[in-house]
Amino acid sequence: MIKVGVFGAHGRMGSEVVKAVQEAADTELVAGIDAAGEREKVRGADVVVDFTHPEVVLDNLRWLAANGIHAVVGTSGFDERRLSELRDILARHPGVNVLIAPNFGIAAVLMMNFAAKAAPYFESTEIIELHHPNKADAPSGTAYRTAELISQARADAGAEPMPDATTSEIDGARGADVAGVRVHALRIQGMIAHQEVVFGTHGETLTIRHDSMNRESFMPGVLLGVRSVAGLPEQLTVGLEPILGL
Ligand SMILES: NC(=O)C1=CN([C@@H]2O[C@H](COP(=O)(O)OP(=O)(O)OC[C@H]3O[C@@H](n4cnc5c(N)ncnc54)[C@H](OP(=O)(O)O)[C@@H]3O)[C@@H](O)[C@H]2O)C=CC1
Ligand SMILES: O=C(O)C1=N[C@H](C(=O)O)C[C@H](O)C1
Repeated sequence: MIKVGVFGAHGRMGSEVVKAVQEAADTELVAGIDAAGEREKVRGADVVVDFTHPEVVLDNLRWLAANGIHAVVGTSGFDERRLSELRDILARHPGVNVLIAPNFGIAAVLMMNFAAKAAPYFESTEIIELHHPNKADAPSGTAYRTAELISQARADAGAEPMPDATTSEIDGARGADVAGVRVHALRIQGMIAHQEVVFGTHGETLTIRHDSMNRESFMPGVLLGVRSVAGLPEQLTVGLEPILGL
């Protein structure tokens, strides 16, 4: 049995993780907590799953590393500065692994992978992400990661800058620039998590769309992470791709 703790246990995602861990045959819930002051309750866990808040997750990971507990992280907000800080933390605690997945949906991982594959074949690419209005961060971690993957794929292929004649703009009208890719964030009541990656070249466009219909859909990916994290070859892994063989 894998002993699992959950940080953010009463949140939208954490409550699904608690259920999934309790229902799976090979995992056992040690404790679920919702405040930093309660961390002692997960001592004894092999793995902690973190779905909390971008502002607290690094502090959580610092505590887990110091206590020799592997982490599976869904919390968003991991830009290069935070990843570098995390690498420094892990360097001081060999033997502790962290898996950060910007999106645990298997179809979402495929959407990002397909987008990176398509990117070199199109002059223009922009991302539209659509989420529920309770989301704290914008753009989403998924959109941020997709933009990075597209940017890398375009650079590897020696792509020219995207065409854009805009010289006059109301702030934000062209979205945020993430690694050279424009990202537009919508917050819509009734939605959960959705993304479109729109590609265009002369006479043709391609749109790749992913929709999360409920939060249960993230759980196969979370459990895969819980089962895999201790055996990962690197201390820090970003994305489910290597585990899925992508
Ligand atoms: N990677 C993925 O596939 C997915 C990632 N996410 C990401 O997960 C994160 C959480 O999303 P969501 O569940 O919607 O958010 P919620 O706000 O519903 O849940 C966050 C929970 O974390 C708790 N919390 C806050 N601080 C701490 C702390 N220091 N230690 C432990 N728990 C704490 C909160 O408690 P309280 O309310 O009392 O403050 C709350 O219960 C976001 O960053 C989101 O983007 C979401 C969906 C999928
Ligand atoms: O906050 C959410 O809901 C989600 N957050 C993640 C993100 O920022 O990409 C994953 C998914 O989009 C749902």
